[in-house]
Amino acid sequence: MDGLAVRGAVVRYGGAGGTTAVDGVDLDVADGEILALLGPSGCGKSSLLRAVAGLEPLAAGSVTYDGADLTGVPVHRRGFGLLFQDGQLFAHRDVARNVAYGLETMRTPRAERAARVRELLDAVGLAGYERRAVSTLSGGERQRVALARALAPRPRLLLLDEPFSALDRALRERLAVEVRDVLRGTGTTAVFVTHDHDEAFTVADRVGVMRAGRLLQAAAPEELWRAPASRAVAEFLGYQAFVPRDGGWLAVGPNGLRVEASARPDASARPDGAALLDASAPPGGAVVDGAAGDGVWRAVVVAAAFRRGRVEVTVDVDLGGGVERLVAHLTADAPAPAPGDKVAVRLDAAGCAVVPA
Ligand SMILES: Nc1ncnc2c1ncn2[C@@H]1O[C@H](COP(=O)(O)OP(=O)(O)OP(=O)(O)O)[C@@H](O)[C@H]1O
Repeated sequence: MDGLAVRGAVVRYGGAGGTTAVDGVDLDVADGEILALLGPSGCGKSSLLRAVAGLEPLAAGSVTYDGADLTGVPVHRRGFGLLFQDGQLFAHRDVARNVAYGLETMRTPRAERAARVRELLDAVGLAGYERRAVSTLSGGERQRVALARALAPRPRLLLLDEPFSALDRALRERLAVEVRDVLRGTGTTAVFVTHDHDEAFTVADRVGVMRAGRLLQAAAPEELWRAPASRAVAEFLGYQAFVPRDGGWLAVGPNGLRVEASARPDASARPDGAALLDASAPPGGAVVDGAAGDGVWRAVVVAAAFRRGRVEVTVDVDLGGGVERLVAHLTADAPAPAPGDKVAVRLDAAGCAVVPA
């Protein structure tokens, strides 16, 4: 098989009785594919990446590339590029000579080297920076130079470990888009470690969700959202509630709950807003109609705010597992309901997913 194949990978620290950081992971990354490893702090993302790089030995399992076993192959002979949080540029080299470093060690002819450096500085948006001292660069510029340096020798796989985590949010978002474009434009196969959901979904063709040393699911972003393989994956993605259904769960996503804007027979409708339920109805709980999972529930408004072009309504509601505080949306151009209002909420199928038990 072309590309990276990890089978049954185990990484342990501290020998027997120590920490198992990676606990039997299988992972494939096809040629030209960008895979993000996403998971909470300490779940083993970096350890897995380091094992692929050859920086950490495997206690069990194997790493192969294009079918060739890499056990015992040292880091610098794997043909992989590495980019870490701190790109660690060479302070005594200018920008061009930093980018050229790998090409020098490969004894690439001077003219070819200069052309490749120009091409990469152009790709990372730093054309004309050749002679700048790295001490004069901003944090974002440094990481872009580090990316150009990692890409210069045309690695068959680029491994990135939280490459932007030291940068501020706005810059991180911009760089994530740039890096995606550079990786796609150069056809680079890459594994990208991050704990930032937005970053993972921006950069990657597929996202692998890790927890406690295990890879729970690896899938394209839209598939991950549409069909989380387990409740753990759905919770990690941000599904906010789980309604028991068919032995599994109906997971209610951030956009999965809607405040009814239309008048209902048992509601005293505001002319232009949320349908208010009879004020004497018990707070929370009690399905108004329909089967569990399809019905309309009574909910009590806790707060409402206008956000991103619509009204976000925080409600207390019992979808079947006790009263929970969830976020619902009021899609109509309507004034927000007030705290304490009793409203009807309905599941929005487009924002929900069926999750196996
Ligand atoms: N060199 C080490 N020696 C001992 N334990 C380690 C070492 N490196 C990592 N660990 C432990 O292994 C587990 C996984 O760590 P790892 O750094 O792979 O997780 P991570 O998902 O990358 O976390 P983060 O996002 O915080 O970097 C953690 O419990 C960590 O404490």
